[in-house]
Amino acid sequence: MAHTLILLRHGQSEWNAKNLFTGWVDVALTEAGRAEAVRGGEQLKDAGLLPDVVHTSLQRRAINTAALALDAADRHWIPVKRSWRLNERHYGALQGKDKKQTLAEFGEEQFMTWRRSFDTPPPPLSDDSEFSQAGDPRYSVSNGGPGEAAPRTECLKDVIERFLPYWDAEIVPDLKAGKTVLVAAHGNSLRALVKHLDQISDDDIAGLNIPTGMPLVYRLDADLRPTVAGGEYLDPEAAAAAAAAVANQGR
Ligand SMILES: O=C(O)[C@@H](CO)OP(=O)(O)O
Repeated sequence: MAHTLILLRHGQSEWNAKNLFTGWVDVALTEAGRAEAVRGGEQLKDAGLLPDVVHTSLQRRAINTAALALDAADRHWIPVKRSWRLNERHYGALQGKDKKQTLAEFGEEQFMTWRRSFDTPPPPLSDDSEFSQAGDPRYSVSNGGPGEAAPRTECLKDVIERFLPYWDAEIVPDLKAGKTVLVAAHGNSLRALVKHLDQISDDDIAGLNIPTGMPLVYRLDADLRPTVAGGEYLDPEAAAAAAAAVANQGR
Protein backbone atom coordinates (compact mmCIF):
# COMPACT_ATOMS: atom_id res chain seq x y z
CA MET A 1 0.00 0.00 0.00
CA ALA A 2 1.31 3.46 -0.85
CA HIS A 3 1.26 6.03 1.92
CA THR A 4 0.68 9.75 1.41
CA LEU A 5 2.59 12.30 3.46
CA ILE A 6 2.23 16.04 2.86
CA LEU A 7 4.77 18.46 4.28
CA LEU A 8 3.87 22.12 4.64
CA ARG A 9 6.22 24.78 5.97
CA HIS A 10 4.32 27.65 7.59
CA GLY A 11 3.57 30.73 5.47
CA GLN A 12 5.72 33.85 5.72
CA SER A 13 6.11 34.95 9.34
CA GLU A 14 6.68 38.46 10.65
CA TRP A 15 10.31 37.59 11.27
CA ASN A 16 10.73 35.96 7.85
CA ALA A 17 9.59 39.32 6.46
CA LYS A 18 12.10 41.19 8.67
CA ASN A 19 14.88 38.66 7.91
CA LEU A 20 15.49 37.77 11.57
CA PHE A 21 16.63 34.42 12.95
CA THR A 22 13.51 33.02 14.59
CA GLY A 23 13.85 29.49 15.96
CA TRP A 24 11.59 28.96 18.98
CA VAL A 25 10.37 32.59 19.15
CA ASP A 26 6.62 32.35 18.60
CA VAL A 27 6.02 34.97 15.92
CA ALA A 28 2.81 35.43 13.92
CA LEU A 29 2.14 35.02 10.20
CA THR A 30 2.08 38.10 7.99
CA GLU A 31 -0.90 38.79 5.71
CA ALA A 32 1.20 37.35 2.87
CA GLY A 33 1.89 34.28 5.00
CA ARG A 34 -1.80 33.78 5.70
CA ALA A 35 -2.51 34.02 1.97
CA GLU A 36 0.21 31.45 1.27
CA ALA A 37 -1.40 29.06 3.74
CA VAL A 38 -4.82 29.45 2.12
CA ARG A 39 -3.30 28.95 -1.32
CA GLY A 40 -1.53 25.81 -0.10
CA GLY A 41 -4.85 24.43 1.12
CA GLU A 42 -6.53 25.25 -2.18
CA GLN A 43 -3.77 23.40 -4.01
CA LEU A 44 -4.32 20.35 -1.83
CA LYS A 45 -8.04 20.45 -2.53
CA ASP A 46 -7.52 20.89 -6.29
CA ALA A 47 -5.12 17.92 -6.30
CA GLY A 48 -7.58 15.77 -4.35
CA LEU A 49 -5.09 15.45 -1.50
CA LEU A 50 -7.28 15.47 1.57
CA PRO A 51 -5.48 15.06 4.91
CA ASP A 52 -7.04 12.74 7.50
CA VAL A 53 -4.87 13.99 10.35
CA VAL A 54 -2.51 16.91 10.91
CA HIS A 55 0.62 17.07 13.05
CA THR A 56 1.97 20.50 14.02
CA SER A 57 4.51 22.10 16.31
CA LEU A 58 3.62 24.25 19.33
CA GLN A 59 4.29 27.47 17.41
CA ARG A 60 1.55 29.71 16.09
CA ARG A 61 3.00 30.16 12.61
CA ALA A 62 2.66 26.40 11.96
CA ILE A 63 -0.57 25.97 13.94
CA ASN A 64 -2.27 28.82 12.08
CA THR A 65 -0.90 27.76 8.70
CA ALA A 66 -2.39 24.30 9.25
CA ALA A 67 -5.74 25.78 10.26
CA LEU A 68 -5.90 28.15 7.27
CA ALA A 69 -4.81 25.49 4.76
CA LEU A 70 -7.22 22.89 6.11
CA ASP A 71 -10.07 25.38 6.14
CA ALA A 72 -9.39 26.16 2.47
CA ALA A 73 -9.39 22.41 1.72
CA ASP A 74 -12.64 21.84 3.70
CA ARG A 75 -10.68 19.59 6.09
CA HIS A 76 -10.79 21.96 9.08
CA TRP A 77 -12.45 19.20 11.14
CA ILE A 78 -9.72 16.55 11.10
CA PRO A 79 -7.82 15.56 14.28
CA VAL A 80 -4.82 17.71 15.24
CA LYS A 81 -1.77 16.41 17.09
CA ARG A 82 0.84 18.83 18.36
CA SER A 83 4.32 18.37 19.69
CA TRP A 84 7.33 20.49 20.59
CA ARG A 85 9.29 17.86 18.66
CA LEU A 86 8.05 19.45 15.41
CA ASN A 87 9.19 22.94 16.46
CA GLU A 88 11.64 24.94 14.42
CA ARG A 89 15.30 24.38 15.26
CA HIS A 90 16.20 26.38 18.36
CA TYR A 91 18.52 29.05 16.97
CA GLY A 92 20.37 29.74 20.22
CA ALA A 93 21.91 33.18 20.65
CA LEU A 94 21.03 34.04 17.04
CA GLN A 95 17.30 34.22 17.85
CA GLY A 96 16.14 37.78 17.21
CA LYS A 97 19.27 38.71 15.23
CA ASP A 98 19.18 40.17 11.72
CA LYS A 99 20.50 37.68 9.13
CA LYS A 100 22.17 40.30 6.96
CA GLN A 101 23.91 41.95 9.93
CA THR A 102 25.01 38.55 11.23
CA LEU A 103 26.53 37.70 7.85
CA ALA A 104 28.33 41.07 7.73
CA GLU A 105 29.60 40.70 11.31
CA PHE A 106 30.78 37.09 11.27
CA GLY A 107 31.49 36.39 7.58
CA GLU A 108 30.18 33.86 5.10
CA GLU A 109 31.79 30.74 6.55
CA GLN A 110 30.65 31.21 10.14
CA PHE A 111 27.18 32.38 9.00
CA MET A 112 26.69 29.29 6.83
CA THR A 113 28.09 26.99 9.51
CA TRP A 114 25.48 28.27 11.96
CA ARG A 115 22.69 28.23 9.38
CA ARG A 116 23.26 25.00 7.53
CA SER A 117 26.03 22.82 9.01
CA PHE A 118 24.78 19.46 10.25
CA ASP A 119 26.36 19.37 13.66
CA THR A 120 27.58 22.83 14.75
CA PRO A 121 24.97 24.69 16.81
CA PRO A 122 25.07 28.47 17.35
CA PRO A 123 26.11 29.60 20.87
CA PRO A 124 23.38 28.87 23.44
CA LEU A 125 20.75 31.47 24.31
CA SER A 126 20.86 32.72 27.87
CA ASP A 127 17.72 32.09 29.95
CA ASP A 128 17.42 35.77 30.78
CA SER A 129 17.28 36.81 27.11
CA GLU A 130 14.05 38.40 25.94
CA PHE A 131 14.06 35.72 23.22
CA SER A 132 14.38 32.75 25.61
CA GLN A 133 11.67 30.11 26.00
CA ALA A 134 12.99 28.88 29.38
CA GLY A 135 10.02 28.49 31.72
CA ASP A 136 7.42 28.70 28.95
CA PRO A 137 4.55 26.48 30.19
CA ARG A 138 4.01 24.91 26.78
CA TYR A 139 7.35 23.10 27.16
CA SER A 140 6.73 21.89 30.72
CA VAL A 141 6.92 18.20 31.53
CA SER A 142 3.27 18.29 32.62
CA ASN A 143 2.35 19.43 29.09
CA GLY A 144 4.40 16.63 27.51
CA GLY A 145 7.40 18.84 26.91
CA PRO A 146 11.11 18.58 27.74
CA GLY A 147 10.91 20.80 30.85
CA GLU A 148 14.30 21.95 32.07
CA ALA A 149 15.95 19.81 29.36
CA ALA A 150 14.51 22.11 26.67
CA PRO A 151 17.23 23.17 24.21
CA ARG A 152 19.02 26.53 24.46
CA THR A 153 20.43 25.98 20.97
CA GLU A 154 20.30 23.22 18.36
CA CYS A 155 22.02 22.06 15.20
CA LEU A 156 20.16 20.00 12.59
CA LYS A 157 21.52 16.79 14.14
CA ASP A 158 19.86 17.74 17.44
CA VAL A 159 16.57 18.40 15.63
CA ILE A 160 16.68 14.96 14.02
CA GLU A 161 17.33 13.37 17.41
CA ARG A 162 14.31 15.03 19.04
CA PHE A 163 12.07 14.68 15.98
CA LEU A 164 12.57 10.98 15.14
CA PRO A 165 10.97 9.58 18.32
CA TYR A 166 7.81 11.52 17.41
CA TRP A 167 7.97 10.32 13.81
CA ASP A 168 8.19 6.71 14.92
CA ALA A 169 5.62 6.90 17.72
CA GLU A 170 2.98 9.21 16.23
CA ILE A 171 3.33 9.81 12.49
CA VAL A 172 4.35 6.36 11.24
CA PRO A 173 1.32 4.67 12.90
CA ASP A 174 -1.02 7.17 11.18
CA LEU A 175 0.64 6.45 7.81
CA LYS A 176 0.48 2.70 8.37
CA ALA A 177 -3.21 3.01 9.25
CA GLY A 178 -3.71 4.32 5.70
CA LYS A 179 -4.24 7.95 6.67
CA THR A 180 -3.19 10.86 4.48
CA VAL A 181 -0.95 12.76 6.90
CA LEU A 182 -0.24 16.50 6.86
CA VAL A 183 2.82 17.70 8.77
CA ALA A 184 2.66 21.49 9.18
CA ALA A 185 6.00 22.58 10.57
CA HIS A 186 9.13 24.64 9.94
CA GLY A 187 12.04 25.08 7.56
CA ASN A 188 14.54 23.15 9.65
CA SER A 189 12.25 20.58 11.29
CA LEU A 190 11.06 19.67 7.78
CA ARG A 191 14.67 19.56 6.53
CA ALA A 192 15.26 17.01 9.30
CA LEU A 193 12.33 14.92 8.07
CA VAL A 194 13.34 15.16 4.40
CA LYS A 195 16.91 14.15 5.30
CA HIS A 196 15.53 11.09 7.04
CA LEU A 197 13.08 10.15 4.27
CA ASP A 198 15.48 10.64 1.36
CA GLN A 199 18.56 9.47 3.29
CA ILE A 200 20.44 12.63 2.36
CA SER A 201 24.05 12.81 3.56
CA ASP A 202 25.13 15.15 6.36
CA ASP A 203 26.97 17.28 3.77
CA ASP A 204 24.31 17.37 1.06
CA ILE A 205 21.50 18.43 3.39
CA ALA A 206 23.20 21.86 3.65
CA GLY A 207 21.98 22.61 0.11
CA LEU A 208 18.33 21.77 0.72
CA ASN A 209 15.90 24.61 1.48
CA ILE A 210 12.15 24.46 1.96
CA PRO A 211 9.94 27.34 0.83
CA THR A 212 7.09 28.76 2.93
CA GLY A 213 3.49 27.72 2.35
CA MET A 214 4.02 25.22 -0.48
CA PRO A 215 2.78 21.64 -0.07
CA LEU A 216 5.44 18.98 -0.69
CA VAL A 217 3.91 15.56 -1.32
CA TYR A 218 5.64 12.27 -0.62
CA ARG A 219 4.23 8.94 -1.74
CA LEU A 220 5.91 6.33 0.41
CA ASP A 221 6.20 2.61 -0.21
CA ALA A 222 5.48 -0.11 2.37
CA ASP A 223 8.92 0.50 3.93
CA LEU A 224 8.16 4.25 4.06
CA ARG A 225 10.74 4.98 1.38
CA PRO A 226 9.84 7.76 -1.10
CA THR A 227 8.67 6.46 -4.48
CA VAL A 228 9.94 9.75 -5.97
CA ALA A 229 13.16 11.05 -4.42
CA GLY A 230 12.65 14.47 -2.86
CA GLY A 231 8.87 14.28 -3.09
CA GLU A 232 6.83 16.50 -5.40
CA TYR A 233 5.80 20.12 -4.96
CA LEU A 234 2.33 20.84 -6.31
CA ASP A 235 3.79 23.94 -8.00
CA PRO A 236 7.41 22.88 -8.72
CA GLU A 237 8.52 26.05 -10.52
CA ALA A 238 7.30 28.40 -7.82
CA ALA A 239 8.79 26.12 -5.15
CA ALA A 240 12.23 26.09 -6.80
CA ALA A 241 12.28 29.90 -7.01
CA ALA A 242 11.12 30.28 -3.41
CA ALA A 243 13.66 27.71 -2.13
CA ALA A 244 16.45 29.63 -3.89
CA ALA A 245 15.30 32.80 -2.13
CA VAL A 246 15.50 31.01 1.25
CA ALA A 247 19.03 29.86 0.40
CA ASN A 248 20.01 33.48 -0.34
CA GLN A 249 18.70 35.03 2.87
CA GLY A 250 21.17 37.42 4.40
CA ARG A 251 22.58 38.45 1.02
O1 LIG B 1 15.12 31.76 11.39
C1 LIG B 1 14.73 30.57 11.40
O2 LIG B 1 14.20 30.04 12.38
C2 LIG B 1 14.92 29.74 10.14
C3 LIG B 1 13.65 29.61 9.36
O3 LIG B 1 13.07 30.87 9.09
O4 LIG B 1 15.89 30.38 9.35
P1 LIG B 1 16.95 29.68 8.40
O5 LIG B 1 16.29 29.39 7.08
O6 LIG B 1 18.03 30.73 8.29
O7 LIG B 1 17.45 28.42 9.07
